[in-house]
Amino acid sequence: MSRLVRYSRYLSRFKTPHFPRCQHSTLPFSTTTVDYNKPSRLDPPPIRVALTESAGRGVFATRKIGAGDLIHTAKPILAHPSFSTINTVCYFCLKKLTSTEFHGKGVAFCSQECKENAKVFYEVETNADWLAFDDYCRNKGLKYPLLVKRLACMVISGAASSESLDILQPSNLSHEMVSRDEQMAFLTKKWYNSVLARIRINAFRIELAVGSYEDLLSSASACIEAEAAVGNAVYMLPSLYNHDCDPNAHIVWIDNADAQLKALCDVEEDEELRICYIDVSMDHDARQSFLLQGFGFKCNCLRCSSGRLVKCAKLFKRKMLT
Ligand SMILES: C[S@@+](CC[C@H](N)C(=O)[O-])C[C@H]1O[C@@H](n2cnc3c(N)ncnc32)[C@H](O)[C@@H]1O
Repeated sequence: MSRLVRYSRYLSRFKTPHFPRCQHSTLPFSTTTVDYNKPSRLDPPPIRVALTESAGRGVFATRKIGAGDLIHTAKPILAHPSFSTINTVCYFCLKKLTSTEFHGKGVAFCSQECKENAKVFYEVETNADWLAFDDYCRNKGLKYPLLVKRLACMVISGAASSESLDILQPSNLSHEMVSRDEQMAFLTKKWYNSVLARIRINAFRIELAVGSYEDLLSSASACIEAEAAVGNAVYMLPSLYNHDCDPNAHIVWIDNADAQLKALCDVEEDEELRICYIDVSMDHDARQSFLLQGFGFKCNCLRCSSGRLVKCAKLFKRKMLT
């Protein structure tokens, strides 16, 4: 329990959450009541954060959770569109744009509310010339420096503390794992590298759920172009979930960068909730190599040691993992 207390203290470090005027939740996550699919502000989510035996902190169920239930939702601390979607999604929440866009300088917002909320970084951002920085990232295919840039603008505007991400596990990747292209210094090199290292192991690649026939076609072509993601984001609570190649929980995005954590199967009280950090359909060797290179750990989950896929087997067969 003391870990939970520490966790809530960490949360209070946030001067302003990234989504200051959102309809719900002043914290970067919201909660569920007995009706799991109707989040309420009153009850905490049915989870606790505690130390695991071998994977640092982890998230545990505080009661039984049924297959398919919403565990909690989470708002991003930071989110940024991919370069390929920068003109088609909201520059703040990453929602797909319709005809009613609210324009900024070269980017668009899905609503007046998002345009207002974006002031925490956008005014600072538009005061500087980022052309060379953006071109560099675009040409090198770098995505995480864009999140660092967004945080830097929020820090400069006073909307976030420079220590905002300190609660997240720092990267224990070896020096060679961080590409030289990512080692750009702006502000101080030390701060940049420390934020980048945290973002690297804690950022999520956002793929919105397919909502229409048109979405289906564009996601089909995006698969071929290997760019199905609308952007990347960092969250607080979801970043504390450890990995399993046969996960009992998953993270989904419906309209925008707001995340939903859902159970993939029935979960018992006190069972650790784990998500899969990588494409669950990869074979053993590919999974091991991705996890070691990208996240710095050797996976010894049941699926890796025994080859058995139990918890998400049904969904895996039906390819219904999102
Ligand atoms: C996103 S963080 C997860 C939360 C982290 N355990 C913490 O204390 O903040 C990812 C890191 O957790 C650890 N981790 C996650 N899943 C693991 C697993 N199955 N086995 C060992 N370490 C794991 C690795 O160090 C990984 O880089």
